[in-house]
Amino acid sequence: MRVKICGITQPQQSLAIASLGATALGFICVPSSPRYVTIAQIQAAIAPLSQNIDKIGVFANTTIAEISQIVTKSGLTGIQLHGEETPEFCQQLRQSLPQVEIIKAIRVRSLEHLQTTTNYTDYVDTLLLDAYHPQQLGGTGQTLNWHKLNQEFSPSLPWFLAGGLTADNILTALSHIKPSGIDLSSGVEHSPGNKDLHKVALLFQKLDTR
Ligand SMILES: O=C(O)c1ccccc1NCC(=O)[C@H](O)[C@H](O)COP(=O)(O)O
Repeated sequence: MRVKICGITQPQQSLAIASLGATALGFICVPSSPRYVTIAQIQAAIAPLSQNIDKIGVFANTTIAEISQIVTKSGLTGIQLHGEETPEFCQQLRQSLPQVEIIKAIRVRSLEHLQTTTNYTDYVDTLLLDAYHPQQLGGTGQTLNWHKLNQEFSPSLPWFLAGGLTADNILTALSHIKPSGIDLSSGVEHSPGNKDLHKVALLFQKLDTR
């Protein structure tokens, strides 16, 4: 199972988190976020990582030109779209950056809203389900209803479960639902952008006991 730790801001924490077992690290490229990082910060965080770690830039409601510039300059291997990007936008992005993994995040307002994921199937590689919050785009710490999700969601693409996951609740979440990957941010940090390596280690200990 893929494990993505998102919202890394400190270069020295990226290698430590990868060494603990993360398969992907996420870097927030949304300027309004307290976890926002510049191209130079991403370059510094990525430099010590091995090639097999996925380096995902998180974007929201920006342009293809902006995404392309940041991805190319920083060395990111994947893009997570966390805003209101349409399937047509994803299709154009794929044409611009064909070698880069595209992950479309859906902030789930209601179970009916899950239907929209089918519109993206032909244009993205991976889906990510996150909890909806009216004021915040991501990193909210809010959880989804895993039991109901399991009953309603059976996508044809690989997908990440996100939203309020922690070392304390991860085994409960995975007892209800079997995503291809999990994505954590605020549940493994001291404060926005400052990851708590103890909580990250605890997460991997829990995952090892499955
Ligand atoms: O984390 C942010 O600050 C953020 C800002 C704007 C768009 C997306 C953002 N985060 C996206 C993520 O991938 C988080 O990992 C995801 O929302 C889960 O967060 P959490 O509930 O804190 O685990």
